[in-house]
Formats: sequence, structure tokens, C-alpha cells
Amino acid sequence: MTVLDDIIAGVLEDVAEREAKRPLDQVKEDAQRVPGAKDVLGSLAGGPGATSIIAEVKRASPSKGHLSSIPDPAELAALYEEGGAAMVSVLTEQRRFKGSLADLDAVRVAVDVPVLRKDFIVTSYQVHEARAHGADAVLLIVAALEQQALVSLAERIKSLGMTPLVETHSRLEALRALDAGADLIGVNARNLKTLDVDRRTVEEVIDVIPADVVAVAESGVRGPRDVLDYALVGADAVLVGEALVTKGRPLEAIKDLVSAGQHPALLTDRKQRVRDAREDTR
Ligand SMILES: O=P(O)(O)OC[C@@H](O)[C@@H](O)c1c[nH]c2ccccc12
Repeated sequence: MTVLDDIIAGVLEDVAEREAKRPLDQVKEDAQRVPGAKDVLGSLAGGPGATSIIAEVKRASPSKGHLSSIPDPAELAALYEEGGAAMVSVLTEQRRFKGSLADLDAVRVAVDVPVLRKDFIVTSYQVHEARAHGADAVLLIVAALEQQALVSLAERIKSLGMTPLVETHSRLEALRALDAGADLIGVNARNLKTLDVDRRTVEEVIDVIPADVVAVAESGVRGPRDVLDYALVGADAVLVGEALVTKGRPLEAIKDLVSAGQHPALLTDRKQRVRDAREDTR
């Protein structure tokens, strides 16, 4: 059993418990009462040559254990927004990442930028739940899903006005994400089966992502230098957790990453193609 299988087994138990307390019909009703989902792709598109930053509220991880207690996730998210983050990612998985839907609620009311529900989504119940708690984007991990489930969850997310961020770790997975109709694809430098980080994965996989699809580099950012490296290989956005929560000065840390993403050198070939493609469709 891989780490991923193990996490999903726990997630399924937790989902069953929540569903017993609040059935799907009620969650769907809750979702009617929240404001509509925000434009995630628009928010990530950034300025000229800019690679945007997705900042994560992350207390712990299976690879590193405890990272930061984060007593007030709303306050942290507000600092991320103030420092220029284009989206805030909130981990809601409880057992390994110490997150919760309460964290998502708190962050949702604290910021205007879109919010991503980061979890191991394997049932449509979790998708409706994400919307009921105000998520604008929902993570789907290709390695955790059969193709049919990936397609139907992606469609469900879109039908609720949200945007799926489809996470991949290889070229093959990126092709599966494209087949599922993803227009926002993440490349995770951390292999969820072994938990090893290999930053070169981003370059290798981004290569097969077409210019009109928004590409997000995920994991392994230690500082501005890594943002620049990911951006130079074509990342439109970079997702950062650990480096923002462990250094004690999140506002300064996010500002440094955001400015690295705005470096003039970032108008790379891929970004130029992205812009040309967008001009053409206008
Ligand atoms: O803390 P890091 O190395 O900056 O990584 C952030 C983010 O990429 C990571 O939390 C992540 C990427 N994909 C995931 C899927 C599930 C849980 C967590 C993740």
C-alpha cells in the first residue's frame, strides 16, 4: 500500500462520517446559499510576463510532519493576499495535513482572491461540500483516480461553476488530465507514492501541456530562486506551502516569491505562445 492509498482510505472514512451527519441533499442546499465561484483562470493569468503565486495554508504533511500550528488561518490568508498571492490553497485533509473545512470557511471570508480546496477528492460528495464551503477551485489528483472518475469529477466541479486543478506527476498523467478536459493543470514535483521531491519533473511534464492550458508548478519551492526556475520552464503559476509557513514572516516571504514571479526574464517562449494564443482567440 502506498502513502497515497493509505491517505485515501482515511479520507473515505472521514467522508462517510460527515455524510452520515449531513447528507448530500443538505450539502447541495448549503451550496445554493453561498456566493458564486470566482474566476480562477483570470486571477492566475497575472500581468505581462508574470508567474503568479498560489499560497497554501499548510500545518503538517506526511513527509515533514508538523510544519506550523497556524492558530488563525484567516489571518495568514489575509497576509498572503496582501503580499500579492493570486489564489489561496487550503488543505482540508485532517489526518496527515491537520486541515479542516473550518479552515476553508475561515479563509473564504478573509480574502477576495479565489480559494482552492486542497484535499484527496474521490467522491462527488466532497465536490459539493467544497462549493458549500465557498471553494472556487478543487484539486483532483490523477494518480488517485481512474480515468472515468477523473472525468466525471472534473465535470461535476465545472457544473458548479468551480475550476478543477488537475494534478499530475508524469507526462502520461498530463495527457490524462488533458483528456479529462482540464484547463488548469498542476505538475507536482513531489511524488505522492514515495514523497520524494524532484524539481525536474516540472520541466519534463510542462512540455506536453499546450499553451492555452494554465500550468501550475507545485511543491519544493525553497525561495524566490525556485519560483524563477519554475517560471523559466513555463509555469504560469507556482504553488507554495512549506516555505511560507515555516519561516515566521509570511508577509515578507510571500512578497519575495511574488516579486520573483514578476521578473522581466519570464517572458519565455512558452509564455509568449500562451499570450499569442490568447490574442488569437480574442
Ligand atoms: O509545501 P510545498 O513543498 O511548498 O508544497 C505545496 C503543495 O504543492 C503540496 O502541499 C501539495 C501538492 N499536491 C498536494 C496534494 C495533496 C496534499 C498536498 C499537496
